[in-house]
Amino acid sequence: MKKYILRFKGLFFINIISVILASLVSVSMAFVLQLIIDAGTAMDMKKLKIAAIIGFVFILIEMLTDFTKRALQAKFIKKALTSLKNDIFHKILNRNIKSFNQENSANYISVLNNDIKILEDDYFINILQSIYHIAAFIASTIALILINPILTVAVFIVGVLPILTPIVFGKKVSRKKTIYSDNLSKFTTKIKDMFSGFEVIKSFNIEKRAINDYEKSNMKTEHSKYKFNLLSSFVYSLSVYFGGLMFIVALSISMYFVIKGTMSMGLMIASIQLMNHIVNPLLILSNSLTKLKSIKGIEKKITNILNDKSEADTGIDTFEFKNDIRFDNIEFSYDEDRKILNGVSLTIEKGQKYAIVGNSGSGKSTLLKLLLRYYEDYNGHISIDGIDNRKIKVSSLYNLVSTIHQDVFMFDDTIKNNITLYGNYSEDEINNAIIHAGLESLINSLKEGVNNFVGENGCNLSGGEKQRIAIARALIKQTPILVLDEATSSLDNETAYNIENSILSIEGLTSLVITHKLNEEILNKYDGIIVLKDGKVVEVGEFDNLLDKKSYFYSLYNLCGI
Ligand SMILES: Nc1ncnc2c1ncn2[C@@H]1O[C@H](COP(=O)(O)OP(=O)(O)OP(=O)(O)O)[C@@H](O)[C@H]1O
Repeated sequence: MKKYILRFKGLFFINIISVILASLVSVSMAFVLQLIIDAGTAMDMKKLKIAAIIGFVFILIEMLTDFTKRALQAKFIKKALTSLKNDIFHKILNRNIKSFNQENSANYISVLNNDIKILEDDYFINILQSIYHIAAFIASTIALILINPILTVAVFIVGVLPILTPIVFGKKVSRKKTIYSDNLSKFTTKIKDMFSGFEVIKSFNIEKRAINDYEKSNMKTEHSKYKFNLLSSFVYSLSVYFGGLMFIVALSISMYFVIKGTMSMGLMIASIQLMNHIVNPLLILSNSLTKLKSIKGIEKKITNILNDKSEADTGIDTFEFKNDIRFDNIEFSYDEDRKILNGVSLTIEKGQKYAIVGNSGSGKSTLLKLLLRYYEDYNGHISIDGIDNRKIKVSSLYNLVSTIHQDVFMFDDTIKNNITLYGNYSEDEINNAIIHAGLESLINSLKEGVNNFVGENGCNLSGGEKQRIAIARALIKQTPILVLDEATSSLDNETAYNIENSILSIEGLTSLVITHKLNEEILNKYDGIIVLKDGKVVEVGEFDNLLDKKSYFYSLYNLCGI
């Protein structure tokens, strides 16, 4: 986290100056009190007037320095947190799909909301406040030494105790805070899941179960917070006790000097005030130290995200697809127990259209995911024009390959922005994509046309309409390779037929289309049909040839054919 202080070191330095200034002004008030009380006890009206004016000016200065301190602190916090949150978000977004999916997305949300708030309070603000109290402590100590060294020594002998408290309890408090942060993260995950699955909860009448789950998680989170607060409170109370002890000792000693006649009443009040500036900082600093120790777990969590180096997008940059894609003896497992792809070898020629068919779970989507580098830990090679796809920059790869999934994500924006994804495309390009994706009649029927809002994750659209927007989104990129993973599954046969037909007619486009709809007319138009069975390519060929073979495809077609 120090990095974010150093990144704005100029502003941080000004903050330190203003904090120290505010602190010194606050400490100096002790002497203003001394002036007023001494003028009062001496029954000196003239001195009292002067002291009162000085007091008035001091209060004004105190207000101004305090405001400056707060304003500068707010500015520093704004800059440091914006920068930190941006860095975290960039790192998360730079993750590859596999590593992103290893973490529940709600955990990222929790880091960006909950943990950042804890860091703001317990790290950034805490550090500035600590500097304020350290300055007050030092200035008051020097002043108290000058007033009465014996009193100062006594204050310090008892003063060691509140400092020792956080050292003794620091680790325990940190552990409790990490548990709380983890539970908060799980709680956020739970809420996100429930709201995302709202329709499922409703339609399956599982509200009771959902409420039960929520309440359990809520209880666990609040309980861990309670335990953390309980321990923190105990540590704080212990510090307060030691602070009080210090105060009584110092008050008794200074009163002793007043009785002895070596200290004026005003000086005694000033000493008490200075003691406040020694006792309070010690209490607060001990608490601050506890807080600083307690954020170690959260700091580690955030540092892990920030230090994630595996995601740097390096490799071959500009790339033009000229010849073919080759899958060479691909073996892959998601986990060690089960091989999903088992020796897949294929050649995809540029400009040709391929349908990928096979039983459910045979590895069709997985094969395409490997081409798209969702996963890189496979055996064998996938090469594009002879270059291993793992050596190509991911961003360059996605400039080469567009993909359309069965589950489409829609941004809560207009149809147009969901198609262009905020890229700059001409009206013609947008219209072309709309026509090829079969969206024309939908858009014509909407009052706002392409500027119609789709709602949260496309809730204003049907599944098929969302799929067509996703198809337009992929087509507009005009990449040389197009990959469709059951992209027309939500469409009626006629629309699906028209869209597939339209894609098949795009000249020069290399397409790989996973399909369950075994329609003779469409399948006949593919240059090749790749048949997968249990992680192996069992047949490759044109529709008629495969039927003639009367082998696996033949039985699949007779089972699922339309
Ligand atoms: N992220 C994952 N982690 C673990 N196993 C997975 C994961 N994704 C898929 N699988 C498993 O891998 C196997 C192949 O899945 P894949 O999605 O590639 O099949 P598919 O042929 O596309 O199936 P379908 O036609 O039903 O979509 C399945 O048994 C599936 O359960």
